[in-house]
Parts: sequence; structure tokens; C-alpha cells
Amino acid sequence: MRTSWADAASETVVSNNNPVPRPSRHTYVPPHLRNSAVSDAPAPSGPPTERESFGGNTGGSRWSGSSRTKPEYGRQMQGNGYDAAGRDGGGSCRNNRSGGWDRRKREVNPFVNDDKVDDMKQGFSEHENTVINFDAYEDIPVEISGENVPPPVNTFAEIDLGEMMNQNIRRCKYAKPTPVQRYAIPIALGGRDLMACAQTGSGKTAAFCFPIISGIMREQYGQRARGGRTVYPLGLILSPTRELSCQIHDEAKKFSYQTGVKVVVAYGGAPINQQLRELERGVDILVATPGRLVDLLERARVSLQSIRYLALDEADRMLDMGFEPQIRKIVKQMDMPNRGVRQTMLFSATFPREIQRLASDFLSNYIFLAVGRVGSSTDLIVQRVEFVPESDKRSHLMDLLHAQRENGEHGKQALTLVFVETKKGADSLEHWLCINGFPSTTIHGDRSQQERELALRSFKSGKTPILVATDVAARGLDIPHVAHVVNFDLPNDIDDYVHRIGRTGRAGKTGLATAFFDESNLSLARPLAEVMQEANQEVPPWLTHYASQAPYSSNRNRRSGGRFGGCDFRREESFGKNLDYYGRGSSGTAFGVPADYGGAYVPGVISAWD
Ligand SMILES: Nc1ncnc2c1ncn2[C@@H]1O[C@H](COP(=O)(O)OP(=O)(O)OP(=O)(O)O)[C@@H](O)[C@H]1O
Repeated sequence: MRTSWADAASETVVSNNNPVPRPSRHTYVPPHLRNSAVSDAPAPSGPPTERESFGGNTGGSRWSGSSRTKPEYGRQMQGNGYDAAGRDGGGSCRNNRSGGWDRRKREVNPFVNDDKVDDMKQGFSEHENTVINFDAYEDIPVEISGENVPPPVNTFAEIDLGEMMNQNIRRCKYAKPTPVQRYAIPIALGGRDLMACAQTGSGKTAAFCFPIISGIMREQYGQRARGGRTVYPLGLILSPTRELSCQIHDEAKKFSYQTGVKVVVAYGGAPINQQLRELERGVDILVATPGRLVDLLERARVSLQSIRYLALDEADRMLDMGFEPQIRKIVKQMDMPNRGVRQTMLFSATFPREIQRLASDFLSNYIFLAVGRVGSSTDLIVQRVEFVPESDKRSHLMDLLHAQRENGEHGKQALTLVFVETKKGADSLEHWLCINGFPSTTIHGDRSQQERELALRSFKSGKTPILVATDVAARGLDIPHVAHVVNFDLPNDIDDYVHRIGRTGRAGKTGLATAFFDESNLSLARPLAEVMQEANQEVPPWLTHYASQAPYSSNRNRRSGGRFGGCDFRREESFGKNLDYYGRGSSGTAFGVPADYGGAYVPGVISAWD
């Protein structure tokens, strides 16, 4: 039986004798104090100045002596205090926290209840992540623009995240970085703002979590503010749904296990008191949904004045009509440091042009990164579209499910995710499936959070192998073994289609997506045909016919160069300003920077714009 990686880690910690007696109470030790022996210095009384909050003058920072507010790429790689083997050099703020109760000793091992352990119980593959088909990612088109782009890496060792994080990466069974990680992590570690687009299931979560955790471990944030019951996180990760926030939290806890960096989640629909208690125990990185965060800010239980890292997952959704006012309030109207002072990272699989423009308001001198056919699906997902009139949809679904069962397609434990448009429709279809012998459950906005979480667990475990869902499950959810996504009702927006089908075919695995198309979906014909073509899928002649007749819809206009935001909108706008294809004008500059900014192409990488 395989020994857990985590077992080895806890042994390390236990053998790490701490010469300083433990205080009698469990006290939260913020990262900036973890490196020091018991300090006599009184806690700061007021909020810090901008420079103080970011370690500019503490003298103890790895970056001390520098007046910059962000680390520079290159210096960080050389002077990070880790030796070649990734062990701590002197002065680490991670393993030498003699100034208080070491929280790591009572940290719950997040790998114990890992899905992969459950997988083993259910007979799923034990070596899930080690057999990822990385060939699927070879020759993937990559497009980068911006000034002085840090070069990509090929291995995690090159990134040098330190021994604790390296151990966690091994525990996650990540053998090497995925393409988006290869590019995004060095950019983010270089302190740069980033707008990153990469296909669904390609590992974006780790791409923004690793640099945030590593940054908090490396830097000493001198005199982090304190006051009353308010907490002052250093990193903030926002996501549009409760389930996705929970998932990011779970992942981030694995990545940060035993590093001393504390990750807390706050989301609506769950008791706030419990979340407040958790926050009071200390927080370095807060993962939250916007609504609950605004609530916490208004209660003055969270302050954003120490935020050094801001990440928006599913950033296009977060800046779309529904969320944009809340995000604007959080980022611009509360006490969060300005762009350029904090580091901001936006990630999604789709990034429509107008959302890019909106997003640029939150970013400073950012790098735009597009990995893969952005906004398109991967070739790993076989896409089928069938013309099914509304009245035939149920019987057609039943036929599919029977065939799937009889053929043993995708294996016994294969999960099927069925998307419908309305909450009522979800309940009704689930009921119908259940009485017809297909154990199902449902997830939508009218269910209590407890019911939603229960449904998700039941689906993941295979107890109810069919999940009927509204768009609440369309984005970000990483559920192993979803073999088939059925768009029982197609969405109105092609980006939503891309995210929905992305619940299968993740991390290099294959999947199947079936869409039921009828006459109410005519406006989707053209973008759907385009998405299928881009992913080398067979487009049925009837769809091509509808597509050729369809007027250019707003769906089409959302797309950027036919690749859903696969192009930096700054370049597109530059075309109108007499700049050439690469964004350089006659003066040899792009966005007012020297012609040799090096951002247009990365050697050896095929550009999506070739
Ligand atoms: N380097 C890696 N090696 C192996 N597996 C990885 C690696 N990075 C991430 N994964 C796994 O790939 C899966 C997908 O990752 P993740 O959920 O971050 O994708 P995503 O790009 O955010 O997808 P979406 O666009 O749907 O939100 C997860 O199960 C994750 O554990």
C-alpha cells in the first residue's frame, strides 16, 4: 500500500525541535513574524504606510535594500534564499517560526481526504495525475504580449518554489507544469500583472496559487496591520460560485500545506459565524465569493489594506454584468492598495474583447498570455451536436444513457453532467431520470448550500452518477471522471458552452460532449460551428447550413479575432493606430515601449496568429 507523502512531511515537522517554549494559547502568527524570535516590539497601533505593508523597509525582507514594491524577475530566481535543492537558506520565514505556536503542527492533512484516495476506494486509477497525457499539450499555440516577458520554464525545479511547496507538488502528483503553468508562474513570480487565457482543465488554479503562496512565504510583510477583530489578508482570490471557491480553497490548502501560509474560504449560503471564527484564527490568503466578501468588508471583519496579491478566477464572468459592480466596489472603493502596488492576476478560459478592456482598468503594465486555442475547447473533447426538438429531448437523453450503460462506454463509474437552462427544469428532469432508473441529483441556485454540497459529493462519489445542473456548475468545477457532458438546453452564450463542456476532457484526459440543438438555438449556430471547427470536430451539414444563414450576432462580436479573446485587445486597438501586426508602430514601439520588449513571440513557440 502506498504511503502518503503527507506522512513523511509530518515526521519532518515533528523532528524540527523548536527551542522556544510554546505559548500556552494558540496564537496566530502572521507570516512577517514567523521568521523572528519572540519579539519585544509592540504590535503596530495604526495602519501601516503603503511601503511598510509591502516589506519595503523592514530590513528583514529577502528583498530588503530595494525600494521597489514588487520583486523583479531574475533577482527573485537568484536571490530567493533557497539552495539548489530547494532547501531553505538562512533567514527563511517558513521553517523557523520560533516566535509562537507553530500552526503547522495542528494543520489537518489536506491530502488525507483527497479525491484520489476516494478514487482508489472506488476502483478509479491510483495514479491519476501521473498518467496525464502531456502529449496533448505539445505544440500548443501560445501568444504573449507585454513588456519584458519572463521566459517560460519546463520543470517545477526551475521555478524553485522551495522544498515545502515542492513536496506538496509531488503529493499532488504533478510531474511537470502544464503549458499555462510553464508561462504564467514565472510571469507571476516576476511580480508582473497578468491576464491569462487558457483552455478549461489546463491547470490555471495552480498557475495563480503557486506564485501567491510562494510570494507570501518569501517576502516579509513588515508591520502588517492589526486591529480589533479585523483581519488583514495578504492575498485575495475571488471566484464567481461558492463551489468553485471551496474547490480553490481545497487546492490552495494542499499547495500550502506545512508552509505556514494560512488559506481561508468565505462564501454565501453558509453560516457566517463559522467563517468569522476561522478568519479570527488567522488568514494569509482569503478565497471568497464577491457577495460574502462585501458583507465581511461592511462588517469591518476583513480589511483589504494589506492585499499584495489579487487573483480573479473566471475573470470574464467576474467582470461581466452580474458581478462587475461588486468587483469594482471591492477593488476600487474599499481600502485595497492601488493597481501597481498590489499584483493582479486574471485567469479564464474565455476573455471577450470588451471584458478585456474593462479588466485592463484593474491591471498595471500587464502581460497578456493566451495558451491553446483560447475560448475553444481542447481536441480532447469529442463534440457532438444533434438536432433534437424540445418534445423529444427526454427520450433522446434516455436513449443516450441506455446506450452508455449497455456499451459500458467510459467505464462503470463514468459520470454524466446534464446542463439545463432553468432551476425548475433541473428539478423536473432529475425527478424524471430517477423514476426511470437513473439515479440523479441536481445543483442550482434554488437549493440550499447544504443541499448543493451534498449533491456535489454524491455525484463525485458516483452514488448518483448523473448531475442535472444549471450554469452554477458550468465554470471551474474540477470533477474527476466526468465522461459525458450533455447540453440538454444549450446556453445563449457560446462562452458558456465552452465552459460547460470543459467539465470533461480535463488535465489531458478525453471526454464527450453532446448538445441538443433546436430552432430556439439558431443564434448559436455560427459560433457553435466555429468552436467545433477550431477544435477539429465534425460539424454536421445542417449546422453549417444554419450557421451560413445566421446573422452576425452579439455572440460573434464578443469574440476576438475568432478566438474568443485569444488576442490581446491592446494589439487589436493598435492596428487602428498604424501599428504593425506585432503591435509595433513606425517608431518601433508597442504600447509605448521599446521595440525589443520581447513580448510578441517566445522563441520555439507557435503563435496562435501564425
Ligand atoms: N502540473 C500538473 N500536472 C498534473 N495535473 C495537474 C497539473 N496542474 C493541474 N493539474 C490537475 O488538472 C486538473 C485541472 O486543473 P484546474 O482545475 O486548475 O483547471 P482550470 O484550467 O482552472 O480549468 P477551468 O477553466 O475549468 O477552471 C486538476 O485536477 C488539477 O489537479
